[in-house]
Amino acid sequence: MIRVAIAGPRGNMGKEAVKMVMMSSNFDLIAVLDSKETMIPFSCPVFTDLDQLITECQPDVLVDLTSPELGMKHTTLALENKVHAVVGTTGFSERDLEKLKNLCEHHQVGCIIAPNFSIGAVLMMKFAEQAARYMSDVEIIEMHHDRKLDAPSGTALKTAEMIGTLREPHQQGHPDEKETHPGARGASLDGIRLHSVRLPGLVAHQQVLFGGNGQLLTLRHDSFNRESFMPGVALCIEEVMKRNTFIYGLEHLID
Ligand SMILES: NC(=O)C1=CN([C@@H]2O[C@H](COP(=O)(O)OP(=O)(O)OC[C@H]3O[C@@H](n4cnc5c(N)ncnc54)[C@H](OP(=O)(O)O)[C@@H]3O)[C@@H](O)[C@H]2O)C=CC1
Ligand SMILES: O=C(O)C1=N[C@H](C(=O)O)C[C@H](O)C1
Repeated sequence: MIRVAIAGPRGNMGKEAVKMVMMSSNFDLIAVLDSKETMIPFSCPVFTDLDQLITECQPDVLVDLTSPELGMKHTTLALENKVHAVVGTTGFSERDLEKLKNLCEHHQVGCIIAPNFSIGAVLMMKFAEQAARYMSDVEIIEMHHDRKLDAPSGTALKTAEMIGTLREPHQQGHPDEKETHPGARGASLDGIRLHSVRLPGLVAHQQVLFGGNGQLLTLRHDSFNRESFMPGVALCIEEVMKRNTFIYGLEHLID
């Protein structure tokens, strides 16, 4: 049994993760970390202090599903205490990722950062990476619920990074184009345009558009609920236990 602690148990993702871990015969939910001492609809110790949780409960793995600043704080503390970390929280900077990688190496402990836990989204990213070899003009439209804190999404950034490994950086659109309304052309990552839509009713959706002469290739993935992420969370908990390295992206765990 892997001893699992979850940070953010009342959140959209945290709720599903608690359910998944409690239902699993491989995992033992030993504690949760919350922002305040609230009533939770399941029997499990609730902590508001991660130091105390680690000392008293000694988890094997901390799963973080909170917010960018907290996720960084929790994951740093977990790794410093040699607790493996699975991080679904998005919004980390390149500097944050580098720092976590160094902590893994220094403390010889595993950490998996998964910008998207759903298999379909990971396949979309891998297909996009392949398509970029042949079609190098690409724009990403990500669409999420309006409670999301970070933009662009972790998935969109990871997709752009993966495409970037096979696409020469270049400016897209007209060389003289001007935004009469700032932001109209979205963010730019080496010329790849990223557009973030936030609307009530949405969960997590992304389109990757490749344009060529007389043609358009659209790769699209939709998560209609948070259950779609849970097989990925379970895989990461199992895999992180076998490692003492830093992994950024679920694509490194599937063939
Ligand atoms: N990798 C993936 O596949 C996915 C990643 N995500 C990411 O996961 C993160 C969480 O998303 P989501 O569940 O929608 O967000 P929510 O806002 O629904 O949940 C975040 C939870 O964290 C809690 N929290 C706040 N402070 C603390 C604290 N100090 N300790 C512990 N918990 C705390 C919040 O509590 P309170 O309400 O009291 O503030 C809230 O319940 C985001 O970064 C999101 O981008 C989301 C979906 C999939
Ligand atoms: O906040 C969300 O909801 C999601 N966040 C992740 C991201 O930023 O890509 C994963 C998924 O898109 C849902």
